Parts: sequence; C-alpha cells; structure tokens
Amino acid sequence: TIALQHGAHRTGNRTDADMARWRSLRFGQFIHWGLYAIPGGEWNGKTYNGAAEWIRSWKEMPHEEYDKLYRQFNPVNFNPQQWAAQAKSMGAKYMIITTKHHDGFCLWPSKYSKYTIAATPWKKDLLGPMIDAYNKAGIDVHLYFSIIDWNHPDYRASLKNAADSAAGKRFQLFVKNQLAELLQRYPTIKGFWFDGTWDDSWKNDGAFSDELEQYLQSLHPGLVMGSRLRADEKGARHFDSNGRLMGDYEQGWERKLPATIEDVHGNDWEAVMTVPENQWGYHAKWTGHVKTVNEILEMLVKSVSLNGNFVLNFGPKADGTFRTEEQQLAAGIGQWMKVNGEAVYNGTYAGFEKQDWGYYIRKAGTDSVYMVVFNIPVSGSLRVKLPARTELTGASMLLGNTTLTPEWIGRNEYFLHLPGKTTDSPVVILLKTVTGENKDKGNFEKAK
Ligand SMILES: C[C@@H]1N[C@@H](C(=O)NCc2ccccc2)[C@H](O)[C@@H]1O
Repeated sequence: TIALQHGAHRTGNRTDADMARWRSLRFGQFIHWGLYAIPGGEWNGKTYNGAAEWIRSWKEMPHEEYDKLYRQFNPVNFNPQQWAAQAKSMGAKYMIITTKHHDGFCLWPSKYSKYTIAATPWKKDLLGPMIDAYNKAGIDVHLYFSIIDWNHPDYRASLKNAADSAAGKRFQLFVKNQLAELLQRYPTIKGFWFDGTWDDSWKNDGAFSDELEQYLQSLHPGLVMGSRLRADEKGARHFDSNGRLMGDYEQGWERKLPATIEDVHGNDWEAVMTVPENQWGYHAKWTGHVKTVNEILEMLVKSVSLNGNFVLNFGPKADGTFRTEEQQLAAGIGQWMKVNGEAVYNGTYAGFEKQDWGYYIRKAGTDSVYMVVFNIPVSGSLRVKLPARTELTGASMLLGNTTLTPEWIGRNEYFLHLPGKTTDSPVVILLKTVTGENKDKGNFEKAK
C-alpha cells in the first residue's frame, strides 16, 4: 500500500449509533429546490434539454439573466408541513435538501454571501421551517451542499497562477464558514451530502477536504458524510489510492444502482435517483421515460437487498408546490410502504442466492428474511434455495397475513406456491428460518 496522509482513516463501516441509524432508515427523499425552478428548463421560448438545475450553463441563458432571477423568487405556496406530511406518507425516513446548488444561491440567509434568500421578495429562511417540519414528522434531515459555486468571485475550477491560489484559499475559508454556519443554525441535521467536488481545484487539495471533514465531525460528532467530499493527496476520489473508501458510505451511485453484492465491496452505500432520466430541479417539460411506482419500488427494494439506501428525488416548482406526477408517485409508493415497509426498514443483504422472482431482504440481525416478488413465474411456484444449515420454519404473505406451506424439494430447497399469479404490485413474503447443524430434511411434507 501507498503511504497516505489524506486517504481513508478507517477500514470497514462505521459501527456507531448515528451510522446504524442512517443504515436502518434505508429510504430517503432528495429535494432539489432553488432559482432554477423559475425558468424550469425553458427560456425565451426555447427548451433546455439538460438537467434543469444546470440551465445557467446553457448557451441560451445569459449569466446576467440567470443571476437576476433571485429578484423574483417568492414561493408563496411553500408549505413545509405539507412537504413533510407527503414525505411521511410516502414512507421516507430521511430527507436531503439543497442548501446551495452549483449556482451558489443559498436557501438560508447566510452571513457569508449576499446571494441568498434574504435578497429575494420572500426574504425569510426556507431551511429552518423545512427542517423543523420534517423533524416533527419523524424524518431526519441531511444538507446537500455544492462545493462548485458559479456565483462566488473566488471560485476557481482550477488554480493556474498565484492569483488563483489566493482566490482558492479565500474560497476554502468561505466554504468552511458556510458549513459551520449551517451546523450552528440547524443543530438537528444528521449529515452533509456534498456535491460538485470533481474540479481540479478541489481534487488537488486532498489535505483541505480531509481537514474539513474532521473539522465538521469535531463541530458535530456523529455527522454522516459520504465519499463524494474527499480526495486523497494523489487526487483519488471516493476510493483512496489504496482502494479504500473515504467517507462514511459510497456516494457515487447517482442515477444508477449496483448490479450485485460484489459491486458494493462490503461498504455502506446510497443511490440517488431521478424520476425522469436526468432532471433534479423542476423542469416544466419532462421528456423521455418517467419512472412508475413499481419501477421505483424495485429500485428501492434492490438497493436494500444489496445493503444500501435509496433516495428518490423531488423537484418542487418555484411557488413551492410539487408537480402532479411527483404527488402521485409519493402516494403510490406510500400505499405499498404502509403494508410492506417492514421489509425495507432495517433491511440488509440476506446472504441467499439471488432468484429470478425478485429480492431477499434480511431484517438486520434476525432470522427473518423477506422475499419481495416482482416476477411471478408462470408456474406460480417460487423457488427458495437456502444456504447450507439453514431451514425454513415458516412462510406468510404480508398482504392478508396468508400462510404459505413450503413444499420441500430436497436438501435446502423449497417451493412456495402463490395462491394467484396476478398482482399489480410487488408481493412480500416473510420467511422464518433457523440456522443450525446440517439438516437434510425440511419439516414440511416431502416432495411427492
Ligand atoms: C445529485 C446531482 N448531482 C449534480 C451533478 O452535477 N451531477 C453531475 C454528475 C454526474 C456524474 C457524476 C458526478 C456528477 C446534479 O445537478 C444533482 O444535484
């Protein structure tokens, strides 16, 4: 291994209570809200085909035009209690809010910038009421913070000369001050979700990102911060130059999921997902595929089955309301979570061989294993193959609490016969297992 000062400082996952809590929540809501919701992907009668929150970088959007938008930001229909109620009924257990996206606009009245909510017709802090409402609804809040800041005069993508280096130093102090300010103003938040850390100016100062992470932990012990914050002194990101994960969980799964348990290397991880192909901020015209409730549920369940968290993104409009598609998704997901959420919360990798019908999820530290079925075979029979020395002692469908009698088909294999083959949402079966000495017979009827 290479001697590193600013690589990973820990091997293996965090085992403290704050991290165990984050791990147990499994399902989060991302909220991308800011000035970009005003144009909503359109300007001067033209439609921006990129991600709505990147519209300032579009050649059809003059910087000075975008930089005046704050003068009309006035979310008169913003109702944080309603936002929190919607998230709660969806079954989200934590929420990540954009405090400042790449455009540098702050949703809180920061004393380190003029480009904040205080300069808008709305004037008032948006983060405080949001954090209070979500916490009152029993939902943890994490703060998204972009290092890239297109508004700040000292931001540099790369440092080419002494003047750049001086600006870079001022900018690093600005970042440190804003983050300390956020922790001081919002002491109940549980973590930071850093973004915009791919430019050379950041990548080439691993020492700063390492010291910043340690500084934030000193201010707020237990803070959860992912792998996107840091670089090591060789410029390696997420994984240091010895291949060890930096930060508390792998945070690279943006609009993509790992395929197998091997892909996550035993690390805690989180995936963040958009409803359309690639829109985080509000875009008036969603084009291309818009994910359905069942598609989102499969991503959530697959993530949990692979020991990860899944975060679904919402992009509120400039007035503070959510578009119909997002309201309907929240309701549909919540309907399923009400009955089946026990398979998601505290869910972990079961250690069973993956089957075609769907996913296994083990309730952390127990013998309870859930089967979440997305693909019912034409036979109607679900094959359950248990690891050696594991026996099936019971099976029941959560919906209607229907008992299923497993048919033993040899060694550690059973069939579960579903009563019906049609369903319009995933079927959850709770397996009771026992792991003991090598038993070669089930205690259910033998195969005929
Ligand atoms: C969570 C999302 N990250 C922002 C972004 O700029 N993504 C571009 C990106 C794409 C792939 C790897 C890293 C970064 C998007 O605007 C969202 O905020």
